Amino acid sequence: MFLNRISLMKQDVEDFGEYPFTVPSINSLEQLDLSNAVTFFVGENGSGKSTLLEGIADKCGFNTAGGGRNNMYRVHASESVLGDYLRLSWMPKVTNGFFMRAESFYHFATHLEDVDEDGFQSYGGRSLHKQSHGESFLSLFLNRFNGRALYLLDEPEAALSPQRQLTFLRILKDMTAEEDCQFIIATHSPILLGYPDAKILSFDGDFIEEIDYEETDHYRITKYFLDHREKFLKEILED
Ligand SMILES: Nc1ncnc2c1ncn2[C@@H]1O[C@H](COP(=O)(O)OP(=O)(O)OP(=O)(O)O)[C@@H](O)[C@H]1O
Repeated sequence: MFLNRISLMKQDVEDFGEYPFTVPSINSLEQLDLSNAVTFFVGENGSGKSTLLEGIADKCGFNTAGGGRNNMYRVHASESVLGDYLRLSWMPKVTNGFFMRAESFYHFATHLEDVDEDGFQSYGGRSLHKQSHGESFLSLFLNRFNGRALYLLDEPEAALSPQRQLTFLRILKDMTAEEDCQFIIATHSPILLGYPDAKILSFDGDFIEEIDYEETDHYRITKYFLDHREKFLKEILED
């Protein structure tokens, strides 16, 4: 555990009527305590998960297009307005880490290819562009990243099959237990959310609040769908 508290410096906000403060979860944010090596952000589309994740990445000095402090390429870097208003509390402070969103992973892989000097040894000996999206994503984690770091991941499941999501759970376990890493992950995946000992923060209500796995819509809807597929489809597809 490194990052243990995220606070919004409300006194510095000039206009709560402008993005990102128009997003209810951000508007009501005061402080979030992180007590687990793995934290999930969960909530409906548009509930503010990426906004907060990008804000944290920005405040950490990571590239908001994807990457760490030393990956300052300029492709699709998005401006995070929120970062300026966040205070991050560390114990101890780490500067090592990485922000990754599945949709800009391709650009990140291109950047790594441009700066590669060791014949892709850091990524299992093969250019990330010669691996599939999911393979290259796991390759990065397995080969390149190591301990005492904070990883911020936006919907990593987009790259991963259900089987590979299970592999990713194992990587999470190893990296937190053996490598002393911390993860904050925005996800819609009921598989990833099932990781034990994670704190799940819901962005759906008036405030960001902790929620149990079984209370998430992702778990409930997926379970109901799988248990009652025909009835469910009838309900939503027939008038
Ligand atoms: N640059 C921006 N300017 C204005 N509004 C924005 C901007 N970026 C995002 N928004 C709005 O802020 C809200 C929160 O967006 P955000 O991307 O944080 O949601 P999310 O919870 O990550 O959603 P998803 O699950 O779909 O990725 C949305 O209503 C979105 O349209």
